[in-house]
Amino acid sequence: MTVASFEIFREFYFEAAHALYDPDHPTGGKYRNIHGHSFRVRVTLRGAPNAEDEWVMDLGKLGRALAALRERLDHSFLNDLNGLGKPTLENLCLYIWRDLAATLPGLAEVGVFRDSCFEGCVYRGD
Ligand SMILES: Nc1nc2c(c(=O)[nH]1)N=C([C@H](O)[C@H](O)COP(=O)(O)OP(=O)(O)OP(=O)(O)O)CN2
Ligand SMILES: [Zn+2]
Repeated sequence: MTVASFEIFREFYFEAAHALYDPDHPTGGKYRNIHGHSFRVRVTLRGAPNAEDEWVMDLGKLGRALAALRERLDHSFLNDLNGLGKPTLENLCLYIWRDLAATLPGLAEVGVFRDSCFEGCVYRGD
């Protein structure tokens, strides 16, 4: 028998500042100065609904599981965030994935988007 698989997701926004220094550019490049972005994060879980609740996971529980992460990211200076490295969208995806993977079964995708810039990045695991 085939068990139906679903993807559920929850999103949150955060505001943060960063500076991206390009060591190969004589003055550090276009993004060297500290500037801010609004970020939208989407965390997706994949799985089958459990027999008891008939959902993959309570979306309320998922939201609560993301609260501490959002708190850490919101109004932060991303360059100072331990474990992030260079504060690119790519590294933000990795950082969020690694923060959540141990406690969120079925983690399938982390997306970080900058809607006002029409850009983003999606990561689907190591
Ligand atoms: N692959 C990535 N490329 C870039 C990233 C990134 O995280 N991953 N980040 C940046 C900077 O954060 C930049 O500040 C993004 O702002 P944006 O307005 O998109 O920069 P543009 O040079 O594209 O802006 P224009 O409006 O087109 O001048 C850059 N790249
Ligand atoms: Zn930027």
